[in-house]
Amino acid sequence: MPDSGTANKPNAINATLNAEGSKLAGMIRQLALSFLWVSVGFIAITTMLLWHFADTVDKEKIEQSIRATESQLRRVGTSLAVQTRDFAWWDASINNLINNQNEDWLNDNFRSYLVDSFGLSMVLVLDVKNQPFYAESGGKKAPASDYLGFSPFMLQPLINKTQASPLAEPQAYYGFVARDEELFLVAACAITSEVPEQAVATGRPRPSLLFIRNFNEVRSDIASEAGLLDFQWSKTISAKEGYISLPIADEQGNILGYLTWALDLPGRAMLVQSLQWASPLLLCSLLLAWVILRRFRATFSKVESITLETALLKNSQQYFQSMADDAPVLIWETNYLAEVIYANRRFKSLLGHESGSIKKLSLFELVDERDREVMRAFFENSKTDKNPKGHEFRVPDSKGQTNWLFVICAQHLVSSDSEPSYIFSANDVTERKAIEQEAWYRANYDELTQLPNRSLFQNRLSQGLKASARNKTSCALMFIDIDHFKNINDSLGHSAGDQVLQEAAKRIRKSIRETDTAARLGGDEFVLLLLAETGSPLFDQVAKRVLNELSKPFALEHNEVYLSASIGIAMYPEDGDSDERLMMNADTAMYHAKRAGRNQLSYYAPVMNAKLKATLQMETDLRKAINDHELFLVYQPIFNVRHQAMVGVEALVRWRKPDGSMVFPDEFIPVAEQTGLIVPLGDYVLEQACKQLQQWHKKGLDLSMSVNVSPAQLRDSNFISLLQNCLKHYSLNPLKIQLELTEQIFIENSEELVSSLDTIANMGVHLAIDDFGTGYSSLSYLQKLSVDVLKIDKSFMDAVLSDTESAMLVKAMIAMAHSLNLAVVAEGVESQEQQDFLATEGCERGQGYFYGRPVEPEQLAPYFSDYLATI
Ligand SMILES: Nc1nc2c(ncn2[C@@H]2O[C@H](COP(=O)(O)O[C@H]3[C@@H](O)[C@H](n4cnc5c(=O)[nH]c(N)nc54)O[C@@H]3COP(=O)(O)O)[C@@H](O)[C@H]2O)c(=O)[nH]1
Repeated sequence: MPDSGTANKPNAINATLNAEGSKLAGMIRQLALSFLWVSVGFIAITTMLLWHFADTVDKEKIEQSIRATESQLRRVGTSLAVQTRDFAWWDASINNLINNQNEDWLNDNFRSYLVDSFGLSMVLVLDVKNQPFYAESGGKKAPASDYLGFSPFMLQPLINKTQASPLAEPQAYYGFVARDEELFLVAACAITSEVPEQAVATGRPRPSLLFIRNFNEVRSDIASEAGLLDFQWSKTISAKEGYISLPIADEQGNILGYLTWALDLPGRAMLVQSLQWASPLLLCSLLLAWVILRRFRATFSKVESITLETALLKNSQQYFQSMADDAPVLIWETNYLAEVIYANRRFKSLLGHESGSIKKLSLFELVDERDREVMRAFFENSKTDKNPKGHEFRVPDSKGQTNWLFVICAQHLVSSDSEPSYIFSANDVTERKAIEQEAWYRANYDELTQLPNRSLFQNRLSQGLKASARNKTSCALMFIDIDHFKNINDSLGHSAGDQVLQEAAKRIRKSIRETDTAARLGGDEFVLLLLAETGSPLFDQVAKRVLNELSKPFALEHNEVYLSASIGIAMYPEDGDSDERLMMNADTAMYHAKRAGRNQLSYYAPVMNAKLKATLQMETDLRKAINDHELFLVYQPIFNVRHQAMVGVEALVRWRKPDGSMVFPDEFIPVAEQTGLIVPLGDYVLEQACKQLQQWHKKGLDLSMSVNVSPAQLRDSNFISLLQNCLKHYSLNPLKIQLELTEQIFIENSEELVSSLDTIANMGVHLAIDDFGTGYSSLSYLQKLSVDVLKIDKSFMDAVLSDTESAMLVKAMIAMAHSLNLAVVAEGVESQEQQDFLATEGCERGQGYFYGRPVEPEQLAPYFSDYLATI
């Protein structure tokens, strides 16, 4: 039922309901009255029919009885008339009565004879003038003068009728006459001769013979023959119930009185009987109608109240249904089997079930496959937990779009003996979830590469370590650092660097299994977490696969770049049983791989930590050394092979610590390159070398100066201007400066690099490829770039005399350089034989201990005296 707040709303509905209720009440009342009227009508009609039937039957019986009585009257009358005629149309009667009253004959044939034989009460004979002539009463002769007490006027009609009958054949007539209180049957016949001639001869009028019978004499006979009861003569109509009164009139039509008799009337009896039966029936019907009416009224009241309740319930249902439909939440109900039995409009519209039926839809099929088990647990928990907590589920719509719903569930128990149902309500939290997921994604994924970031990786690492500890398996943490990635950024710009990182991320991701984790920690640092059985070759295979993938060319928008990576691997549990320790050790191993020459993988070993520590220390010390001018240059002579004369020097940096100890370039140059310190260091070397060359030039020593230039320096945008400044500041001929570049720099093969080298070459500065033959194998860059000199690496010279192949290679390099118009400098020349070999092969210059070690400027004095002597 709606509460007071909601009850106000459906006033119009209530009015409709009342009208509906009144209408229904009217219908029921009409029905009850109709029933009552039909019952009464039925009973009335039945009664009327019965009445009519009874009346008809009774009338028939009365008529039949009257007809029988009249028939008997006619019979008796006719019989009396026949008897009268017999005696009147008898010549003996004429002779013995009329002509001569023969007493004997009269005693024999009239008087007692007539009484005994015919039951006559009286005989009256009238002469032709209708005057009494002879009379008998009770079988004895009686005085005739007073017509035996009868009125002659009453008798006259009968006499007239018989006198009118034919003379040859007289007719007797009978009728009724009354005397005092008694009724008499009188038959009259004209006394006629049996001989027609005589009869005619006598002519008219004739005497009349009247036979008279007291009706009382024939009453019982008639009653018996006609079956009449209590058959009586009365002057008046019988007022008795059930008595018939038959009027008896004389010949003139005067009512003399009435014959009455009792008559059983079957119709009336039947009607009475029926009414006797019908009355209680009628009463019962009326009572029944009354009871039914009362019942109807009671039922109506109930129906009215049920109708009202039903209507209110329906109204309430509609109200709550519309409320549920309009609710801004999803509402649905399932039975205890988790089948959906109701869903509101929001549910249907959000999940796209408007057209299809939601009936029998399983709660578990409703949710995303990934959430089904959770939903099962949630549903089971809702059955027992009185205050179950809400939960978020992924619920796809009919188009497969995932919605996030925050679902709460409550048990709904209609009655104690019925199965409970379960009411669910849910808020659509898809947007919030999307924001959360977006935020979570941003917090846990790297925007550039879409790989997990450090935060998520650390989380996965913790879980991975726990899983490995639990399953007693191993896991490997791999640090991947792209070699010289900074160069890409510096030379090709950050956009190119981003492209490289994105492509590298794809390749790394491609190299591992779905279950492994690849993450980007920042910059060009990637990290992998692999889980496997202890001793599995997987770790090694994956690391090599990554190296291989990253060594393939990277096709950028305008360039093709070749890269390599260094990988450090730390294993759980051998190399650390905590996240931090493993991360640290993998990092250490990666640095080790870097220092070991890059493009390689390195498994962590405890000793690496010491080396790393030393490296870090060196970095700190080197930084300080640059600032404190602990670096200085030594110069190694470069000789013309054919003339055995010094033509130039190569500037080589040295580091003398404050304690006097020396640190050699092999140790600190890699550290300087890794840390970027090579740029200030190289700039210092260039500037110092130029300064020294100016001094020598001033002394008349027309030497050329070779300076090692690191790729990082070339990528540095200040390098060109620094070079120009040096040339200008120290008034140097650019042709006397030679910059030595390693092959490594050509791997990048970028437009910017080519452009820088062209600029340097256009300035007149010579470019030399240092350590030729040890690095990048493609020779196409020799043609592309403005290179002037090729320096054959010392490793070839070491075996040039002992190894035919090395000799062949050196010869080939010299020939190839010449074919490209490049001058050749052979490094590491330590003997006369090597010098001779080079001279034979046409190598222009040589450098090595055979000619002279790298020394400080003042130690070059002997060379200068030789040099000055030769020019
Ligand atoms: N970017 C810079 N790199 C520099 C600079 N100074 C030096 N270096 C590089 O350091 C590496 C080691 O140099 P260093 O210890 O000076 O060794 C040089 C020579 O001493 C050595 N050499 C020359 N002749 C011989 C020989 O006959 N035998 C022998 N065992 N060693 C010899 O070779 C090095 C010169 O090499 P290169 O530069 O390739 O000509 C070295 O790679 C230097 O390049 C610097 O200022 N900047």
